[in-house]
Amino acid sequence: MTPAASEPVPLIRLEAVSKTFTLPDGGRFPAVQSVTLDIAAGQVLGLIGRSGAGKSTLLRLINLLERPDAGRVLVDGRDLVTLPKRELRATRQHLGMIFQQFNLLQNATVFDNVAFPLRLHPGPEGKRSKAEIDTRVRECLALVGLGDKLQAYPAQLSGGQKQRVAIARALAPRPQVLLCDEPTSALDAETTRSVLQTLREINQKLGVTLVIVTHELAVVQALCDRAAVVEGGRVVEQFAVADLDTPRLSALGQELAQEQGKTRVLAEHAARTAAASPTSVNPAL
Ligand SMILES: Nc1ncnc2c1ncn2[C@@H]1O[C@H](COP(=O)(O)OP(=O)(O)OP(=O)(O)O)[C@@H](O)[C@H]1O
Repeated sequence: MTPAASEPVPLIRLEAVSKTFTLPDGGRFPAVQSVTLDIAAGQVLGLIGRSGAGKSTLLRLINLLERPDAGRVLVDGRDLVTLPKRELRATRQHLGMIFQQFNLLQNATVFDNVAFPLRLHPGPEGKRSKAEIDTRVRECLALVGLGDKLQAYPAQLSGGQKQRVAIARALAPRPQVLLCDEPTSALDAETTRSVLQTLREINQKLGVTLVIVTHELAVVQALCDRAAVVEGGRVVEQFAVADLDTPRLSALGQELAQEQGKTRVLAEHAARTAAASPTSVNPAL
């Protein structure tokens, strides 16, 4: 279908992308099968599905960490699959990524971890100066609340702090998109909440588009505008997370709706309780 003239061009468009892995025994496994997916600028999209559904592979197709066997990967209208290597490297700068296990350089300080992509790749105006890198690293670490950890090593940090360093590193080259592969799966509930809060701020204040692979429905509830349900390498359903009126088709979509319903009831109950006993409100607030 051709988009209507008024429809904005999505920042990312996957067009009939497929990826099949060759297994050690010579067998072939179709991990992603002809997926078409649009992601608008500024959106927070959750890719949800059971283990092995193909979520991570789909995410890695967006920045061509996995090359598709078929289909097109359009970012800002340009097909990454056909870009020459140099231009692909430059375009990848717009697509930051964070991982479940943080993937920090263990022998480098927090400062050097965040400086790494800035030293490796030139900016839009060519090679970056030392002062420019210094300023940007400090800016990014302040943004994630780690302005006082410049000289620490990853081993000296908590899991949540490590993920914040990874977020700062991903943001350093000023990406338009942050691809997040199970960003909170290795973190406890409290730390998860604060990392999600940071990701929300990055989306709202900096306008960075987020694509998040997660199996945690609470993460989708807390952060995502839209969700795409992945099953057997296909996107079987997409919906606006806030829309609880349109019936969900997939089992996971329905499970999420149930969770959202419970959360809504609890929030309404809390609001009623607070209204009924106004004295319980902290007068300092
Ligand atoms: N490099 C690879 N070689 C062979 N098979 C692979 C490779 N990468 C992924 N797979 C297989 O493709 C399928 C989809 O993997 P993927 O990691 O995308 O799923 P997922 O939905 O992210 O699952 P999980 O939440 O468990 O990570 C899995 O069965 C996985 O074993």
